[in-house]
Amino acid sequence: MDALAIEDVRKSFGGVQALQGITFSVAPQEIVGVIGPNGSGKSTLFNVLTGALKPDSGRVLLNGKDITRWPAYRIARSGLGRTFQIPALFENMTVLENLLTASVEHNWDGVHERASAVIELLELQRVAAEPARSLSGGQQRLLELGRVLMREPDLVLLDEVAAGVHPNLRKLMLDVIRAKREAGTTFLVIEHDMELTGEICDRIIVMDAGEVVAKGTFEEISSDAHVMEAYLGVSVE
Ligand SMILES: Nc1ncnc2c1ncn2[C@@H]1O[C@H](COP(=O)(O)OP(=O)(O)OP(=O)(O)O)[C@@H](O)[C@H]1O
Repeated sequence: MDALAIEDVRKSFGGVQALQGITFSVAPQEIVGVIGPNGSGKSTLFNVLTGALKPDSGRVLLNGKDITRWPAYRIARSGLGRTFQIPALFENMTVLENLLTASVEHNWDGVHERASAVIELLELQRVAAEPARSLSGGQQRLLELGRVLMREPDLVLLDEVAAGVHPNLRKLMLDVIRAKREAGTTFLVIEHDMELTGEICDRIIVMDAGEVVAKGTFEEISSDAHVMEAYLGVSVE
């Protein structure tokens, strides 16, 4: 059974057709990248998957369950987590408190042990008692990922999670994503950084103007001159 199946999902904003019939699926423990130019519909797709937006038509299945019209909190409780382009942290709370509060409405059993494990995994021990606002941009992104991991989701949506992150932290972040995948988590990743996409994604979905215009491995996508030039503005030799 697919971890995620998206079936002919459509969403318009007035005259703008942000999603024009998106169909693809993600297998358990896959890492799938979603790339495409600004305005191609990536964020709208994520918002439909999390329940922040209702699609006009089409279906979304999470582990085989139709979650299409469920409220966002119910979808989150069913095992879908996401990070945001701009980390959504409690800036005046400590790193530890940010992790603990992520478990509100989830599961308080063993919450301190889980927080300790996440702090260790993300190498945030030295700043655990510091307010989130004092962290570097990269550490804030790690903490945002940590808040998602506290809820032990089956499927994680990552929105440009490594943008502007220092290379050392970026490597740590990719290692954590790979380790979580090995442990059973599935990832859908919006990414502008093609290098990162190539490093961690098993498959890539290319979107343009609300449609899926190509699918394949990084090698297949990056050898498709039409995709690279027309949709990513990258000139292929
Ligand atoms: N709430 C909204 N109201 C009206 N139009 C919207 C709304 N949200 C998105 N759109 C439009 O839908 C289209 C898709 O936008 P979306 O933000 O999903 O693209 P994107 O691929 O995530 O872009 P970016 O890479 O810049 O984040 C765009 O034309 C955008 O202007």
